[in-house]
Amino acid sequence: MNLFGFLSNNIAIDLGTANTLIFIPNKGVVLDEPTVVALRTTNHASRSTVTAVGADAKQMLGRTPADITAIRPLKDGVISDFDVTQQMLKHFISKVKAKRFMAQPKVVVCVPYKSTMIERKAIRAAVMSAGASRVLLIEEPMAAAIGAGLPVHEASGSMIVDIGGGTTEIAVIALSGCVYAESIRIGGDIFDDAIITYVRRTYGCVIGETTAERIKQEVGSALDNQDRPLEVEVRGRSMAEGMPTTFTVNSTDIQKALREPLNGIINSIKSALEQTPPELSSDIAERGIVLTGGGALLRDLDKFISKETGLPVSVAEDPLTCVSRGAGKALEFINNRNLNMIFV
Ligand SMILES: Nc1ncnc2c1ncn2[C@@H]1O[C@H](COP(=O)(O)OP(=O)(O)OP(=O)(O)O)[C@@H](O)[C@H]1O
Repeated sequence: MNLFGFLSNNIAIDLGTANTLIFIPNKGVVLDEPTVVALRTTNHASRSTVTAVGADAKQMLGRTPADITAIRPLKDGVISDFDVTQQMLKHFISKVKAKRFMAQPKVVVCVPYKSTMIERKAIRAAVMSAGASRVLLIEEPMAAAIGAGLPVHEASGSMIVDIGGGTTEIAVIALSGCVYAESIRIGGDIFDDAIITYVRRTYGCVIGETTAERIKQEVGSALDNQDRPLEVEVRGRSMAEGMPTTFTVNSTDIQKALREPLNGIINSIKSALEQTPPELSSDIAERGIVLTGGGALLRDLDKFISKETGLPVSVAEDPLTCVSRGAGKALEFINNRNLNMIFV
């Protein structure tokens, strides 16, 4: 234990589509906020100013008056609005620094496996301008695997499936590198969209993103549990009358709604297994697949993937913080020439 941990000048950031987490060695996750920013448009031309960030801004999604817009500046794991992301990061980093004695920190940031050089440059620039002294990037599946406690530096193969808000990253890791990795644009957001569409078609009601996410978390399931279906009461707008209405949604319907995006994830896992070198395949068959990311919390997802692949599947401990904890652990490797090849 580093006695001077409270003076640590290194931080790790998991800049996710849905949530941004900051991890400090010996402190753990010190910030966990939705990746949402609320902007107020001023009368002067098209200038807008940030009015709320994180949890305060998320509460405003779908509820803002005309002059305020709550936006999510990352789409599919990559920055879609650079200026807003930069302001959000500045806000989060200063919030963390204000509570501690910290100068300009060294920062490890997670990037999606498939992000382009331009996108990586944009993330690096956003973090530098937010007050970092040095920025190192680590690919999300690698951070997830480290966070899940997998032996990433060993010769044996491990398979990680990180299901986030915007993307699912599937990777086979061995000897500090990704032997195979794929990132698909299916994640929790697509699950929510599928629920919105299903509820509109089946119940004739319009619901918003926040309600869809609540339905997914409360009664969503990857397997149909007809013996003990779950129900949740939600509010929406009836399409026939155009009036607010309250209705009950059940888990059997939500499982049907999620079938298509879940099949997309299964197909990508199967394709990863097909393309994995045989020696590593046998390691994976023995050790199984490890799930991380908030999507891993979907009820029975591990059982569903196990049923479809015939392999053992487990959910990592605290899957929502796995990537940030892994990136935090990676801070220990910065000055180790044998281990710092995990940075990209
Ligand atoms: N209990 C739950 N059941 C199902 N989904 C959940 C649950 N809890 C959280 N989620 C979903 O997890 C997603 C967020 O996960 P996470 O924070 O790992 O994503 P992210 O890192 O922000 O995204 P990305 O990796 O794509 O950039 C959201 O879509 C959220 O709705």
